[in-house]
Amino acid sequence: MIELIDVHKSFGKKHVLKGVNLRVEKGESMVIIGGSGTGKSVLLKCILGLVRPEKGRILLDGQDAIRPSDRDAFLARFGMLFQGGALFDSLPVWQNVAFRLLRGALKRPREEARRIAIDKLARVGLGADTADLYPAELSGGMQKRVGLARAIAAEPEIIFFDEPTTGLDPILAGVINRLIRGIVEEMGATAVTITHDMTSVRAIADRVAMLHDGVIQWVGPVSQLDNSGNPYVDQFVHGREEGPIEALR
Ligand SMILES: Nc1ncnc2c1ncn2[C@@H]1O[C@H](COP(=O)(O)OP(=O)(O)OP(=O)(O)O)[C@@H](O)[C@H]1O
Repeated sequence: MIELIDVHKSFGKKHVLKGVNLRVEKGESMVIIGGSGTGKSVLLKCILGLVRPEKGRILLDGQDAIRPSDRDAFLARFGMLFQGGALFDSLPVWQNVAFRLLRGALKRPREEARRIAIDKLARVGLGADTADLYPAELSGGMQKRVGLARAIAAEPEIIFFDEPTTGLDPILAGVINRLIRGIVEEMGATAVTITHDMTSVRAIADRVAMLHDGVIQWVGPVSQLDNSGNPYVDQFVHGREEGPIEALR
């Protein structure tokens, strides 16, 4: 279980997170929505310890996540699909997938790491023949699949998906959404996804949290998204210009 209690983060004069409270239960898929620049990525970075909040507490299974006693062991519990894939151009596909299995706390023998990589590539619909290609030789959709295979390679307990469908056509976005949902269910992993894509929200989420003006304005099951009774959620879900969220014109 991930718990954020009154989390504050500023950059200079800009107060981005102004007291975030959020609980993500073990095994659930939480999707965080909110406009551009509202601090969704900052929130994920706070949980991972890449950004340190000035105030508040973040607990992972009751343990302090802001200052974990063993940072390597702490990070080994997470998998992450970065926005844009973020693959290493100089490494073949299998070494990208097995990146964390080739070094650090999760290191495995090279042959085993390669075998796991090929196995995970198959799970995301890529054949063993892609293992020795380089990222530049793959289409955007294939790169996204490789990123997904990398996120699950070490069978993490918690997976973060940062805008998983950005830049993909709607059909491919649907494929990636279904893969994410299927994999998360199969692994029993806790998932936290950031997205603007409402189709993605409906495909991936058990629950949805809306971040706006530095706080979580609403949390609820995805089935209540269209009848949330919350003006922020309502405006966002329907993409209206009028409402409490100021649109930049
Ligand atoms: N390291 C940093 N230094 C200074 N400002 C930062 C830093 N990281 C984030 N910010 C600022 O914090 C705000 C929130 O950024 P963040 O990337 O979390 O937004 P977001 O909700 O993920 O947006 P998007 O959906 O567009 O990716 C932005 O105004 C950004 O400029």
